[in-house]
Amino acid sequence: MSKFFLFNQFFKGYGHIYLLGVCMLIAIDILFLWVPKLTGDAINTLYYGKEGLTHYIWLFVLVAVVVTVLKFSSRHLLLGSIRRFEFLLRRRLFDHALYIPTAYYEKNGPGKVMALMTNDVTTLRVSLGLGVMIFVDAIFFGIFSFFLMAKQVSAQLAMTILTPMPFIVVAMLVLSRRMRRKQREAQNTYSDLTEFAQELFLGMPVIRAFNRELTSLHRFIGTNRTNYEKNMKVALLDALLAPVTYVAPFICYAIAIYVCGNLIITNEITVGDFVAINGYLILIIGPIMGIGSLASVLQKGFASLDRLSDFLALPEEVPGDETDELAPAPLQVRHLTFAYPETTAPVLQDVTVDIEEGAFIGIVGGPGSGKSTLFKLLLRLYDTPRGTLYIGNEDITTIPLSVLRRSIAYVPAETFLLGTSIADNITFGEEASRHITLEEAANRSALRRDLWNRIHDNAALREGGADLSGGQKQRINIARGLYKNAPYLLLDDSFSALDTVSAAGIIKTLRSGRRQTLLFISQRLEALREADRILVFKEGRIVEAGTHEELLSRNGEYCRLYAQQLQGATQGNSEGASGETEVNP
Ligand SMILES: Nc1ncnc2c1ncn2[C@@H]1O[C@H](COP(=O)(O)OP(=O)(O)OP(=O)(O)O)[C@@H](O)[C@H]1O
Repeated sequence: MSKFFLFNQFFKGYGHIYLLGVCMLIAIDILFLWVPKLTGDAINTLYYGKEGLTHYIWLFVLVAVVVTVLKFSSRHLLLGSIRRFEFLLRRRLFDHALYIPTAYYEKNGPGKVMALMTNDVTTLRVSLGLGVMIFVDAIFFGIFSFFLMAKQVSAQLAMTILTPMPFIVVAMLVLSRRMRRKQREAQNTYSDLTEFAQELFLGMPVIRAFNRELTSLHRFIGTNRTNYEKNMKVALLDALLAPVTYVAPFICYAIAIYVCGNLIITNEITVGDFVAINGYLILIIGPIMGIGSLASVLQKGFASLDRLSDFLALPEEVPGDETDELAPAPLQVRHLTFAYPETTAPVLQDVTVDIEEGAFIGIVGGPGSGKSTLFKLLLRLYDTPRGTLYIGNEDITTIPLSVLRRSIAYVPAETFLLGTSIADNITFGEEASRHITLEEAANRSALRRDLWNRIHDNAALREGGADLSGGQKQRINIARGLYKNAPYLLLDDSFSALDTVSAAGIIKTLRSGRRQTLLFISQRLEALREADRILVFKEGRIVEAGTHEELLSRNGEYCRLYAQQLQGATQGNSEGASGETEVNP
């Protein structure tokens, strides 16, 4: 996406207000440019007697009043429209973040987007506000003061006085180009820092439980140091720019005093002319001194703009706005082979299976055998290969995303809760007629046992459900999946934190109500006893399929996993472990 388009988009409807603010800034500068001439003329009047001095005093009062009004209006319009730009840009970034591929978050983590939405947007706003104000002043005062100075005395004299200026501009350009690169690097390390800090804060209970505070601190110090070192390089360039821009104006001053002093002595210019030249010089010097900070502010803004436009250029998923739902139908997997982006080894290899409409399919397998990946591909959270997954003979890559995802209820292994009420977390803002009632979802996911009052209190949960137990969080997530009442239900190890009673209760109700196709990944093999068929995954392939009894009688991979679990449970029982296990030998 073109960076200019980025600007264009957010200034639409507000650009003219921003431009009006810039025009007012220019009007203020024109008035300021008039002041040295007025001062010079007033001094010349004084030189020849007091006649006409009151006229100048009134003119100064007028300039002061007009400048005050313009200054207030220009800042209000300019800064106000920039605040709107910031508001619109953040909204766009958030909107975009909702639709970019899931792979982005797995590669970068949420910290990168957070840094873009906070640090980069703020830097860009400052460039557009402060940067543009300094820029307008520098251009106007620089160019017009030179011409007015040339008109007041001579072009040659003006050029002599301003000799050092081109050197500053060249030095500034060279340094500021380097600064943009360094600033971009610094902002990237800042993203890493936020990402890292966020990860640590989320894992605080684990860090404490393992006494890893010091290790975490050392790791943080490492990332923080990298960020500090990158910022020090920017600071060095900032520091180099400052003396260059501060020294040159004083040299101009010295030249002016020497040259104009001689011209006054030889009566070639008046004292009033000298005061006017001085006034123009002050007007030029202010913005020239600000050029250092201008270059720094603008280059930081450009670096942020680069990062923001790179992010906005990421392709978005197009979910579509269809509100249909897929009819219940058989599901077919055909020779599905898949590798994650930026990896080469496939995690699913030639997987082929037919799933009947309304079937209860259990999925088991060792860690990393590709079970969850199958779910992610069904939901098209990654680029599902064409011609490998079908629902009712329709290739899922041709089904609009909104329809596909509307038709699948997904309960992931990791719980996800917002800091709102339990009811809001279950309904997730949806109130469509096809959903079952909140009460029914709560009943079927065993929430009535201990969370009924909290559901009715409607009190907000702490962020991420920090005030709930692991099992309670998991049951609320299951309730969300059941509430959706979609024709396809995917449960990804959703019972791992459940107690035996809750798990048994939920399994009993899973098959009640709407006839759904249920795909249930579970490490607890006992939970899949009732499944119509169990698929056994090993190293990305389905190595066995059948009912619980059939698989046990085959004495293969399933039997091995079952025996392993049984042995674990027996050991657990004999060691007096909690009665969490469901295995019932
Ligand atoms: N985003 C990813 N990028 C690269 N590799 C991934 C990604 N997600 C998972 N993998 C790899 O893919 C393989 C299969 O992962 P998957 O989550 O499907 O396994 P699983 O059978 O569900 O495992 P578990 O039972 O432990 O949850 C693993 O080796 C994992 O390391």
